Amino acid sequence: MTILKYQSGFGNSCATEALPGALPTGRNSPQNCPYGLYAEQLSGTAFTVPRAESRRSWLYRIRPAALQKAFAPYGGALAWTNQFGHGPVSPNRLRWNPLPMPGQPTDFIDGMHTWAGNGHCDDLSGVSINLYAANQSMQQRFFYNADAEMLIVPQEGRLRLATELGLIDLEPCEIAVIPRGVRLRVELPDASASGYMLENFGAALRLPELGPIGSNGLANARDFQIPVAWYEDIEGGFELVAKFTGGFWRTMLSHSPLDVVAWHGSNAPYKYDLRRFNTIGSISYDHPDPCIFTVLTSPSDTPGAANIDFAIFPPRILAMENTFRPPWFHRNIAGEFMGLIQGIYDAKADGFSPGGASLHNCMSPHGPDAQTFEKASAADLSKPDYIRNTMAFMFETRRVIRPTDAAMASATLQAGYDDAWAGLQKHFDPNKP
Ligand SMILES: O=C(O)Cc1cc(O)ccc1O
Ligand SMILES: [Fe+2]
Repeated sequence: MTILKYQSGFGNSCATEALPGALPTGRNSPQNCPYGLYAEQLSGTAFTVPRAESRRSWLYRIRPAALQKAFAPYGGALAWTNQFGHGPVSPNRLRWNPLPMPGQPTDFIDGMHTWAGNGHCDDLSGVSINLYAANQSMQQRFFYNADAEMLIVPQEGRLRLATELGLIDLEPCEIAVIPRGVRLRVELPDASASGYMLENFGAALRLPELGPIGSNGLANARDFQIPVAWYEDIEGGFELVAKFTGGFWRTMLSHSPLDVVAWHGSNAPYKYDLRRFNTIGSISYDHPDPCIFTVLTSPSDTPGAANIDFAIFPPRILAMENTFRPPWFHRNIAGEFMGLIQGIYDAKADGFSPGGASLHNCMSPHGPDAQTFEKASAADLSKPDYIRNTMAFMFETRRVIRPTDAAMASATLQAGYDDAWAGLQKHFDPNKP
């Protein structure tokens, strides 16, 4: 595959053209655009939000997106849902093995399996958490999601995201964010691909505040990569699948919608290599709260209680003294859904596999498994722990995370997850302070 070019930065206003002079100068909407292109605005925020929040782009394209026929219900994407139920949710800690590959040719859209979620796209609040397993590129078809911004976290196999605003190549340990409405075709350069996909119904993901950390650290803005303008000028019979209000719709197009020759603005897809994360932690004692590992956050209306935080547990060195170094035992207000991209997660010696998932909901007690507890309690703290070749992540949300019926019925649901803690011994001795 050719090495793609990207623009650098986060949330910045970009200007890019695939043909020289394709971007109109001095105005967004001239009477006639260069090369006979159509001008079209794609807004990702309300027009009047504060300027720092505003995300919108101007697209200069061969045909406007408006040139489409009526949608009818789409019969695929059968395992992708935004129905999370309203009844009581099990307080049990849950863990799943990886999703198996489908037996039939299946693309990214039809290979999406919703595992959990909360809120609803109608309310512009909440998330859906999905696992995908695909073995075929999207062929002669395109997709857009009106309900959510999509955060794609590959676990195995590469993806090429051919989007209206340009091409993005993704490999495991990289992530991509696709804004609402952006039309794309997901291609598989390898035989198969699997991973995780978060639908964010709330405010667009952004970098967390750095507070006393200062002006550098965590995910640095310049490491985010935004595609350059790229287009295809193809006629034919194409399907366009849309997701809107939790349902799927299809129409036919007589041309590829990836026909944006130039664009400018701040509403664009982007990618980020998680291996570039500047991991910050304690260099004295105690294990800090996991928010120190936040890559991206979608705030809610309540300051500090995010609609979704995307945090990672990357390779790092632990040197804290007189400290139990792995994650502590805890019961949190937030819902925590975890995935593993590679290696071993340092709170779980066993049973949490790459491609698997775990769910610890509001007030469900969890933390290190028995093996990890015993090992860390006896560790020689004069030496640092080098945690290498790992990449776990957490979707943390302010609301209860409701597993779907499919996730609860899945053969991948582990029966004995509670046993991870069953070996914890009583160490209490009132005579030994
Ligand atoms: O449950 C987990 O493993 C995630 C987590 C990690 C950590 O370091 C502290 C708290 C927390 O919820
Ligand atoms: Fe936790």
